[in-house]
Amino acid sequence: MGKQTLGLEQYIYDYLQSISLREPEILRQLRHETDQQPLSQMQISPEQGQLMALLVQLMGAKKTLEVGVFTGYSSLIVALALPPSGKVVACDVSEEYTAIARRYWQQAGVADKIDLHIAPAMDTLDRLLANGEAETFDFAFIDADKSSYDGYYERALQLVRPGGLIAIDNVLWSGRVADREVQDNRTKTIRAFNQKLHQDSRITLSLVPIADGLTLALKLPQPSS
Ligand SMILES: C[S@@+](CC[C@H](N)C(=O)[O-])C[C@H]1O[C@@H](n2cnc3c(N)ncnc32)[C@H](O)[C@@H]1O
Repeated sequence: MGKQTLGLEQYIYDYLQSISLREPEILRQLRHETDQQPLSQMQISPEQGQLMALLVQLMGAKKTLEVGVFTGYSSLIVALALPPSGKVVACDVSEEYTAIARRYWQQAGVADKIDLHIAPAMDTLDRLLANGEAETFDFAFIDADKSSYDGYYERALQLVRPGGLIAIDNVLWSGRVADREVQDNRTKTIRAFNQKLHQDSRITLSLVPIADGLTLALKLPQPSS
């Protein structure tokens, strides 16, 4: 897993950033502070964040879900793209990482838009479903433990409305999914997950080769039974 878009030569990547990135100063500061963390490569790339913000704006999203907050880059960029009444329901297990996120949300003036749930995300998603929040979300971003991707996806698919979008991170897994020699469990899990989505008639999809690979899955209206 790396932060910058896979497979692009450095000079092209630098050009892409110099000619298209409009990263607000607060996000640039967060990126630099996160660089001091041992697991800083978990953070999404800024060009991926900008794409997600554009999608959220394009959809006129008001209510979004995030699975995997870390130091808060993706939740902050999405919250900034939402209207004042917008909400991000954010899930993580780490008080330590999300303390950094909370500080930046405050500084950016979007803390009121973000409901952070510190608990295993599967429990939080099940609770949202039990609370009658199915089909109330416009957008969901999945970026946490890979072994649970399928469970997060199935729940997100119930939580987003028809026409809602689910974005799933790291689906190219540094290219390991495409290398048949690589047979570790996490790679096999992501490979099987990608295969499942390719055949899933409940969505239309695009695997966008940005950063570490971002699948966009648009929920289709379900045929009435
Ligand atoms: C790749 S990072 C998320 C990066 C983040 N989206 C960003 O923009 O910087 C993954 C996060 O998932 C969290 N996580 C891992 N297992 C989890 C679980 N079972 N439930 C909720 N969060 C989990 C980790 O604590 C970590 O902060």
